[in-house]
Amino acid sequence: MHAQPSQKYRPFPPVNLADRQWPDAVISQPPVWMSTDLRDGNQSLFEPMDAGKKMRMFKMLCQIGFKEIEVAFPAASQTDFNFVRTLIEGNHIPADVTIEVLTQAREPLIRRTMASVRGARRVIVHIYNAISPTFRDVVFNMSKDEVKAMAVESVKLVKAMAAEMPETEVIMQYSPETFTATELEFAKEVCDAVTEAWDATPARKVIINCPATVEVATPNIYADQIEWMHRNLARRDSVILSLHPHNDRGTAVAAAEFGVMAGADRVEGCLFGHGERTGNVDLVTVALNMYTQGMHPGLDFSDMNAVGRTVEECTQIDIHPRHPYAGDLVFTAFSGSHQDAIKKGFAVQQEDAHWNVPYLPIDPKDLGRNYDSIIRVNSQSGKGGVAYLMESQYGVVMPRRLQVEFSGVVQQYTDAHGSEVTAADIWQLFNRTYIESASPLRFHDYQLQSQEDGQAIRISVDINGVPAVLGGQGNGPVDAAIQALQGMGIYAQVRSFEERSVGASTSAGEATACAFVEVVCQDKVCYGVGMHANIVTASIQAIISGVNRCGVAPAVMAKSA
Ligand SMILES: CC(=O)SCCNC(=O)CCNC(=O)[C@H](O)C(C)(C)COP(=O)(O)OP(=O)(O)OC[C@H]1O[C@@H](n2cnc3c(N)ncnc32)[C@H](O)[C@@H]1OP(=O)(O)O
Ligand SMILES: CC(C)C(=O)C(=O)O
Ligand SMILES: [Mg+2]
Repeated sequence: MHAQPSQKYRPFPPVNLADRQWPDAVISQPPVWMSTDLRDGNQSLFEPMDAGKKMRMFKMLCQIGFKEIEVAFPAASQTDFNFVRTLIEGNHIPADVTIEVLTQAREPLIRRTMASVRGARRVIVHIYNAISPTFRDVVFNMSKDEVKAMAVESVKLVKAMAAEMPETEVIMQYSPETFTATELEFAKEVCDAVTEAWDATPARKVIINCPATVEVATPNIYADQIEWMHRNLARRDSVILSLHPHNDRGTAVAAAEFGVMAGADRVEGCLFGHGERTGNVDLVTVALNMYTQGMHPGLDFSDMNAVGRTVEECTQIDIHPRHPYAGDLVFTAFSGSHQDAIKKGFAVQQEDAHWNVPYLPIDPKDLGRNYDSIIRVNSQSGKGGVAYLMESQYGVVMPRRLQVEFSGVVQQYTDAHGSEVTAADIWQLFNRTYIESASPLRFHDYQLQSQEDGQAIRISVDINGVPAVLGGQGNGPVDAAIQALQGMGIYAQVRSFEERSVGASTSAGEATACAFVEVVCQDKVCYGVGMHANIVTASIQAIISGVNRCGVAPAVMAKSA
């Protein structure tokens, strides 16, 4: 019994590689990608994919641009065996795509596997056996030499069987399973023996795949282990050094990136990190991380939603809303300061310039996503988010001080309701607050007459429901309307006035002008807004809206004129 449960565990020892080079390396070209969605991904599902789903996934992987796809563990099930046959016999494999099949290093399974690939143009036969001390001692009860012999004998068997099917180009892949938990010298010894048994040459390379079957240490340790193999493997020029990180510690993506920096040529993984336990490395993330560094990864995720939908339907597992690049929320900002920065970033981002929008590491459009859900408003939001939605969804560009005022209104609403408000909710709130505010004054219409020294106006309104006509004169319609209000004892001043055209149209479907008037009245300062096809109408609406918002009670009840 341990006093502290944590004492059940031991720290992973560092790798003795004092002159490690990988920390200074820069990834300058994408690795060879290998999708194991149909094998490692498939073996980890509640319900493995049926033939239809496998075919759908295979076709999509080809479309994305994978040139190597592990399609099955043919000895595992009739479904897997038949799927390989269907691919080959139905000519479903594009000329530039190589299928891969996995088998344990066991003779009957190897024979069944080789039978499944008969007639293929080219195939990677992938053999594995676990070689770490625990597996040697606990699972196999074998010595190092016996474990090595298991690998070598299997490779020789594949070699002999491949010689009997010359119509098929057989490429050997060997995985020392549990590589990360194995003594490096022993891993090298087994891999070198495999390379020799296959008689690999630069023209006929062997794929040596070093899996983090279980992620056991920080990703820099994996990089050290890979650099050590890269520098010490025999016949390195005849070896394609491959990575297969799992994500037990949540650092598979970092491990893959560091592993490539450490000299690996190839990366195996699954879309969205499907795979045993916490998954294989997520190839979408690794690839798009490269994309954001200005390098095309050679995989096409320009319709991310379609890829996501297909994977969800085939695996019956949903993508987490915060999954890098793909989740529903990854291009969404709720918080005020983020929204403010994004809005400002979009305002200055030029079409052809380098991408420089704060908080968005990639242009959502490059993944086929639109900007609709980038800013969403809840109680954590500020004026920037509200203004962004008003502008992007309704074409209303609010003056800055109106943004401040209206975001206070939205904040009250979100505090009271507790949940997110949609753009449509905000638009309704804006209308209720500024456009439809009709108490005490409700505007109906006006008549304007030019005079020698200005303009005379007559405004028809209801005052607390009682019809009235207000008359006034001024040097323009706004001034005349202010004077008309004085006849009711309403002494208002216009502090600022702006007119803009609006993307949205009125309820009558007309193109709209928008007037924003900042009204000072009875020691209060409030915005009023008017929207109408006629700018003068919009201006008078805005003044009356501002007066109403100041909460003014007219001193004199109106008489009909
Ligand atoms: C890390 C990975 O993802 S490896 C891939 C794992 N994927 C799968 O296992 C999915 C497909 N597998 C299967 O359907 C089955 O395991 C089969 C059909 C291949 C084999 O089934 P079974 O013969 O019943 O064996 P089982 O699955 O119980 O495997 C355990 C046996 O395989 C041996 N074994 C395990 N791995 C290996 C290996 N790489 N090489 C040789 N033998 C192995 C074990 O020692 C054990 O042998 P024992 O029965 O003599 O003690
Ligand atoms: C078969 C091997 C490569 C594997 O899936 C693993 O070790 O995780
Ligand atoms: Mg695996």
